Amino acid sequence: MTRAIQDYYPERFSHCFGCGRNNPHGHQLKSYWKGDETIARFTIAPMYSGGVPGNAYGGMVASLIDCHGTASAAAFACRAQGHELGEGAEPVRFVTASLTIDYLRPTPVGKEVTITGRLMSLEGRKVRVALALAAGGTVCARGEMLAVQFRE
Ligand SMILES: CCCCCCCC/C=C\CCCCCCCC(=O)SCCNC(=O)CCNC(=O)[C@H](O)C(C)(C)COP(=O)(O)OP(=O)(O)OC[C@H]1O[C@@H](n2cnc3c(N)ncnc32)[C@H](O)[C@@H]1OP(=O)(O)O
Repeated sequence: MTRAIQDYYPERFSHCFGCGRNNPHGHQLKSYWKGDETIARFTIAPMYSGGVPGNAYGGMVASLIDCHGTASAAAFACRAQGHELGEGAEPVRFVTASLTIDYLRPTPVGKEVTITGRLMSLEGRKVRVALALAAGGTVCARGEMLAVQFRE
């Protein structure tokens, strides 16, 4: 099976609540390449209810979009440098500088959603990513992220 983008994160960056493989309490989101775009699949548990039965709370939606966005930024930057994830180059590390979300319609719990990422622009340490979260083919939320390569 193909490794997820998050599986390439160094150990010290793998404790994120949203996507860290080493955080047993977190969501452990996994993002993958799909052609020139990225995709993640996730089923939101009913405990993340937004108060209306059957619908997720907005923070959960933002969390999934956030983590998929930073993973996408790392993958886009890596490919733009002419290599693929895991090809031995020093990993690029991105954090969210800005994230806007438009909540278009309610996001269901207990049903698989897909989160997709598309590269908008890449300029120095800055990567802009367009994101969408959909359920059953219907887009529930759109996001736009500015991810900045972290300086150690
Ligand atoms: C080959 C294998 C590859 C593997 C890859 C491994 C990758 C591992 C990656 C990741 C691991 C973790 C993954 C999970 C992450 C989940 C997401 C989060 O929750 S992240 C937590 C929430 N975010 C923060 O806490 C950030 C807090 N903010 C900061 O630390 C700084 O503000 C930072 C780093 C974002 C920028 O600070 P500066 O000092 O480094 O740089 P300055 O000069 O301020 O900004 C750089 C450029 O960005 C613009 N910029 C910064 N913030 C902006 C904003 N809010 N809006 C617009 N532009 C902004 C600036 O104007 C500047 O642009 P100009 O270079 O001048 O063109």
